[in-house]
Amino acid sequence: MLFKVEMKVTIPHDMPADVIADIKAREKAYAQALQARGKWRHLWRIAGSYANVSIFDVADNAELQELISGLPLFPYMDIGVAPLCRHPSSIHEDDR
Ligand SMILES: O=C(O)CC1=CCC(=O)O1
Repeated sequence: MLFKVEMKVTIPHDMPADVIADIKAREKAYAQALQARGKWRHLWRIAGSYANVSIFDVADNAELQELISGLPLFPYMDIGVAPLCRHPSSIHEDDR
């Protein structure tokens, strides 16, 4: 199942720089591992903001919840999720 996920990050102003750097490093490693597994198909920066739009490919809602809630930045994110299905005009046969 494909989901569009939008993540907007707001880090508290009083968080120490070394803590922020550690969270961001763990976030990057986590995101890249999920991309390598094919779970996180697309990851795009939304230009001009500390936010991304992503496409996840997961078995079900429960797996999406598990993966998203494991993000190190999860406590500092506003997240929006939309389920996707194949568009009848799409030429991409693997979009399902
Ligand atoms: O920078 C972001 O948009 C938050 C984020 C998600 C995966 C990652 O590496 O950073």
